[in-house]
Amino acid sequence: MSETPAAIEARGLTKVFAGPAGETVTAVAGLDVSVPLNRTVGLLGGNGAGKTTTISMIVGLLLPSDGSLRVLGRDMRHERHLALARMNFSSPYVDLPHRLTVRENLVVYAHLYGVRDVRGRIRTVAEDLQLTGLLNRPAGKLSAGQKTRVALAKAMLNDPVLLLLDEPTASLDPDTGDWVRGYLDRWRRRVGATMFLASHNMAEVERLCDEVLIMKAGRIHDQGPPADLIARYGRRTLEEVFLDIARRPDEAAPA
Ligand SMILES: Nc1ncnc2c1ncn2[C@@H]1O[C@H](COP(=O)(O)OP(=O)(O)OP(=O)(O)O)[C@@H](O)[C@H]1O
Repeated sequence: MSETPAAIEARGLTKVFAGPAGETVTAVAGLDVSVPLNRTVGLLGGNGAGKTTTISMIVGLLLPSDGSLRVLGRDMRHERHLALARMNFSSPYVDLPHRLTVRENLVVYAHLYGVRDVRGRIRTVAEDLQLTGLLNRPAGKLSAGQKTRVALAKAMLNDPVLLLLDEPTASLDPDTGDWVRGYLDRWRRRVGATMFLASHNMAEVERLCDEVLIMKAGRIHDQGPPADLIARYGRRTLEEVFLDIARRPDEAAPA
């Protein structure tokens, strides 16, 4: 084992939900995942594969039913607060309070995160994410692209070394999506952070990720750098690899 802890280390990570008719739904089934520091790792999988449940456990929103989970070297059962202080999460599916302005939202989160220089930090993240002109607008009156940038600004407030993203560019037009991807890539390289992102956008994953984990029915079906996966499956793009896996469900991954 290396001396430096991984950013995320999951062993046998499992989440079982109670279904609507009292049945059990195993959303995540014994996941073993290791995400090294200073890398971008993508989580792919069809609808219902278990991506959001996995990310929710890593960010401490859901308690695992079984298995162990260490984030930034901290055991998430006992030292969750120490890991959470150094990480953050952004998703277009998590709405900010609509009637508060962008600035008010960021002030609330900055206090929650214990940011020391709240005004200075908000000024910096607003400049980085081109939000300065929107700070006094109610969050509920923003476009999808503007909301995505505000959600990212919220996630940057505590200077995270680990950023988790659920569909970072969902519902954005190609130009705005491209800007967000460029921003994330530049930010990660500048500060040497780790990103872990779930996405349905294969071009995004190919562009951003050093390593890809492909989930199917709560398990890791295959993994590797995008170029290696493409070569191993004899395909031209990650999208073709994804379709290959999705359409031939019972076949094992090629060696
Ligand atoms: N709170 C819950 N209660 C019961 N079942 C749930 C709950 N949350 C998720 N599930 C089930 O767990 C499985 C995995 O869901 P999850 O949202 O993690 O998948 P996903 O890969 O993120 O899918 P998508 O790409 O559609 O967002 C699905 O079968 C889903 O119905």
